[in-house]
This record gives sequence, C-alpha cells and structure tokens, in this order.
Amino acid sequence: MGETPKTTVSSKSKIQNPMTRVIGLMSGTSVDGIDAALVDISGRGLDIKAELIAGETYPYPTEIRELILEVCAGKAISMFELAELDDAIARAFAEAAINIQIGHQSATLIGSHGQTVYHRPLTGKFAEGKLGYSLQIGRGTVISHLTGITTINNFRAADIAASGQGAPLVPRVDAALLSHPSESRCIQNIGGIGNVTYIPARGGDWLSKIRGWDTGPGNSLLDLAVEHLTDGAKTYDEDGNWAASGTPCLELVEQWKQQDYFQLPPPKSTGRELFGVDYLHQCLKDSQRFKLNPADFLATLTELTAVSIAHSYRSFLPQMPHRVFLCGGGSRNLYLKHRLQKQLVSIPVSTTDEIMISADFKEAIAFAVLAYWRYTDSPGNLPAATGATKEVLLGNIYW
Ligand SMILES: Nc1ncnc2c1ncn2[C@@H]1O[C@H](COP(=O)(O)OP(=O)(O)OP(=O)(O)O)[C@@H](O)[C@H]1O
Ligand SMILES: CC(=O)N[C@H]1[C@@H]2OC[C@@H](O2)[C@@H](O)[C@@H]1O[C@H](C)C(=O)O
Repeated sequence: MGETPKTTVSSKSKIQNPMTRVIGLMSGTSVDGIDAALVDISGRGLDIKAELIAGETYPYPTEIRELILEVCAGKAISMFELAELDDAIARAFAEAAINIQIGHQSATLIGSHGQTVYHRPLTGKFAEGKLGYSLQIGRGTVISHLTGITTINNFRAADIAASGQGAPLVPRVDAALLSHPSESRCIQNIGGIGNVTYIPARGGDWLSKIRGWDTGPGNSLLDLAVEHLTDGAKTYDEDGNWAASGTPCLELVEQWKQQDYFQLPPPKSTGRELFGVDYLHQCLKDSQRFKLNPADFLATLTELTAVSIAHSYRSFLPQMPHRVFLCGGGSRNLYLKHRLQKQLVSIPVSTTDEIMISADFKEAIAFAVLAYWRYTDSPGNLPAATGATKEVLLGNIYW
C-alpha cells in the first residue's frame, strides 16, 4: 500500500480539540472502487484541521461492480439479492478500513458514505409535500462489527428529512478546509457526476455566500461510451488521450446544453438515474446525423462536461471565481482539463493538490470530516447547497 504524501489543511483555528484519527470511506457514481483516507482531525465546527496520513483506492471485485452498475441502471433484484449485495459492499468497505490502517496507528472512528444505488431528488412542483429519496448501501452495522470501530453512515437522510436534496454534502467541508482570505474559489469535483463548491474570499458574511450544486455529468457518460466503443475492453479514456485525438461537435453540445437539468437553478443534485445508459443512447442517436467517429464522439461528450460546468458558473454564481481547483478522477483527464480551461478563459484551472489537499482522496477525506462533525455534534450540511430548511447533524452512529 502506497503512503500518500502528508498534506495538512487548516482553517486558522485557535481552539483545538485533541486529535482524532478517522477513516473516510467513499465509493461514488463511477463505481470504480472504494476510496479510503486515514485522516487526523482536530478542532471544532468550521475551525478544523485535517491531515491525510494515508489514502488508497481498493477496486471492487468485478462481479460486485457489474451488479452495482446494473442496479443503478434500473435492474430489478429481489430483497434477498439486495441484502446479499448490501452485505458484500459492507464487507468490502470494512476490508478497506482494515487495510488502510496497516502500518499506522489505529483509527477510532469511521465515516462511510456507502454506495449510492438510487438518488431521487425532488425539485419544483414535484417537491410539494414530498421528500427526496437517496439510498446508499453497505451497512454501517456490518462495518462497525467487522472493524470494531465506531462507524457513522447514512449521511444524506437527515438533510432529506429537513427537505433537502441530501446532496451535495461536501460544500461545508470544502468551506472549512479550502477557503482563502482574499481569493474566491470554485472547488470542482469531477467524479461520475460533477459538483461544485463556490467559496467567496473568507471574511465578513462569506459563510452566507457559499454555494454548491451538482453541475451534471462528470465522467459517467464518457466511461459508458468508452465501454460501449471498446466492447467492454476499456472502462475510461486514460488522460483523455482518445478524446484529444478527435474534434468536438459544438453544434451537438449546444443542443445538449438546452436540456432541463442545465437550466435548473440550484439547489440541485443528480445521478446516474439521469446521466446514465439511456442518456448515452440518446447522445449516440443524436450524433448519427453528424457522422462522428469514436474520437469525435468522445471529444463531444468531454466538451459537454466542460461546457455544463462553465455554463452553470455563468448562470448561477454571484460572480465568477478568481480560481478553479479540480478534484476527483476527472481532474486526471488532461483533455477535459484543457477544454474546461478554454471555457473559463482567464480563470486559472488547477487541482486541489496545489492547495494541499489530495485531489484523489478529497471526497474520502470529506466523509472522515463529516463523521467527525457528527461525533462532535456539529452540523454537516449546508442548506444553501442542499436546499434543506436548516443545518442538521448528519449520519447514524453504530458504536
Ligand atoms: N488518468 C485518468 N484519465 C482520465 N480519466 C480518469 C483518470 N483517472 C480517473 N479517471 C476518471 O475518473 C473516474 C473516477 O473518478 P472518481 O473516483 O472521482 O469518481 P466517483 O467518486 O466514483 O464519482 P462521484 O464523485 O460522482 O461520486 C473514472 O471512472 C475515470 O472516468
Ligand atoms: C447521491 C450521491 O451519491 N451523490 C454524489 C454524486 O457524486 C458527485 C455528486 O453526485 C454529489 O452530489 C454526491 O457526492 C458528493 C460526495 C457530495 O455529496 O458532496
């Protein structure tokens, strides 16, 4: 297991709690594996310090990954099969928690996001009198039983109970760890789905101006397209090299940009339910009249991710940020980064590695922080990002 360089991120705290060693576990909408982060956390509320001690990705066994993707795409399974899948995921998460500690002092707390298999946020008229629904499986009960460590999971439910979308939850963590005294920043995660946190320069009423939402597809459509074009031989476009050899069809991107989700004002969140297999098939159909070759098609999907991010900033931010920092697997897609930079013109685009937080493990670190907040009775959601009516404690605790 590789040791990740130590990175410390602090929010200038004067009051420090004794340090707690926490494991953050996350598997996102790409379903590529479990990201585990071993993190030392101290402080309270937004005044916290988080130091990454080790980070590692543990790929899912192929049969589990394939079943998760099928379930996400709408496959019907029995309650027996659901219980088996839930347990298999929980066991894989527990194993990741055990392995990340090897060679290190043990952790006393685990924050486990689990695996999202269904996300149904409600907005506009559909929301009247109803709550959203978001299901993450991989039971905390099993993780705490197998590891012997207090485990917190089911982070999205309390926000949904407060009429929020249950996502994105990372904005409050981003604000705590990545604000700057004079620079406004967008922290852009590009996982299967993309999500942004806008953090104004710290000072005055900066907290009330923080925003966050899901920008739309990150890598989900690209990954599905690569699998489709290679008959399953490849699962993603490494460094964006394949797309870089093509030319994006801008007319098609303009057409796709008109889709409802991109016009919907925040708070908003989405998932593979929208940007999944059916969406890709529609994209393939739409592309037929332009006779795109595979590289052009991938370049066009990459452009959709870049354009949807930039379009959402221009449409929904109070002002454009001074800088944009990428994280998540898509931050490694050099062609996507280049196209986003082109969209954002003079706003520098780099990765959160540059501001001392691992771009690969930021989401896993975030779930360690969210668990720490639950453990220390601090709210974890940001109502401006999720649409909840109030700040709430997030997560269920299994001692
Ligand atoms: N070197 C690379 N070049 C291009 N793409 C990459 C590279 N490394 C990772 N990716 C992309 O990143 C994806 C994984 O990203 P990540 O782990 O951040 O997603 P996730 O956490 O599952 O999703 P989400 O943030 O939506 O929950 C892969 O599926 C792949 O598309
Ligand atoms: C329901 C769900 O799992 N949503 C994820 C997904 O992946 C990215 C984006 O969509 C984001 O809203 C969220 O994850 C991050 C960790 C969040 O809640 O902030």
